Amino acid sequence: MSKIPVLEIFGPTIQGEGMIVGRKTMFVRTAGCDYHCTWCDSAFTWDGSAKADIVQMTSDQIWQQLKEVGGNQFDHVTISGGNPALLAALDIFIDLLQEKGIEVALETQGSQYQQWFLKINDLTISPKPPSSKMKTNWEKLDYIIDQLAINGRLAHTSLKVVIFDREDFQYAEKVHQRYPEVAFFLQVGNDDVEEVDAQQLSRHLLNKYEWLIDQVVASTVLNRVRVLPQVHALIWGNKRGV
Ligand SMILES: C[S@@+](CC[C@H](N)C(=O)[O-])C[C@H]1O[C@@H](n2cnc3c(N)ncnc32)[C@H](O)[C@@H]1O
Ligand SMILES: Nc1nc2[nH]cc(C(=O)O)c2c(=O)[nH]1
Ligand code: SF4
Ligand SMILES: [Mg+2]
Repeated sequence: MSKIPVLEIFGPTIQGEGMIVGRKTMFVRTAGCDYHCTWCDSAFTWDGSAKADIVQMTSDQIWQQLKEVGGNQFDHVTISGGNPALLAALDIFIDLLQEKGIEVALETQGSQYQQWFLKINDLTISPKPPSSKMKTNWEKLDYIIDQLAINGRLAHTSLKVVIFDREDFQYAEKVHQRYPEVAFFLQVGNDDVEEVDAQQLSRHLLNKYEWLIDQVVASTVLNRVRVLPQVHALIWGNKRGV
């Protein structure tokens, strides 16, 4: 049976971002990413620094560990990474979770499609703005949104763009104009992923949140949108596993 490279299993905590912000959830973080965003807050999933911590696990083993860590205190699991959309093997893991009555969320950047996207309860696609130094493959993204639309999954889908500057903001406007039918979220970019003082970071990020709200308020393109900080970063700063 094909295995899944896992770096972290943690929770329960709250989903700190996007379409289901505040939802109590467990996290499974997979290793490996086809991108390398300049500001990635989870760079350890792809930069080699946590290579020794990667565990190749079967779906059953991941489920066992979720139960060990989370007990009966959860009914929702978020799969993030790295880019979990690189892993065809997640298909059976998602089935297993849903058979157990668990709802499943997925975080991915929209660079890769998987048929099993159609089963995800809360699918977040987060295309990367210019500040990341990554280049959006628009044809790929069109294809993904198209598949989700054709299969009636848009109610379970959102787009989330992280914003660091005005250029990113203009990119966000372009994304929303291209896919107006998809729920759209703007997220405050954390430009200080090394800060160890959570209160210091929180104050800094709240100032950036205010700036982002001001930009959205002034926009004529971004009207049916939501603007959010990373709630977990406001509370716990750059701490891992929360
Ligand atoms: C670590 S990524 C993993 C999933 C997938 N690779 C992706 O980027 O969507 C999870 C989310 O965190 C966001 N993110 C990463 N670094 C960030 C930062 N420094 N500030 C704000 N959001 C960040 C990403 O844009 C993405 O929406
Ligand atoms: N609490 C919490 N919420 C999150 N939402 C997305 C996360 C991620 O790293 O994908 C994340 C995370 O790492 N922690
Ligand atoms: S796509 Fe996601 S995990 Fe990959 S480098 Fe960018 S933010 Fe990090
Ligand atoms: Mg994170």
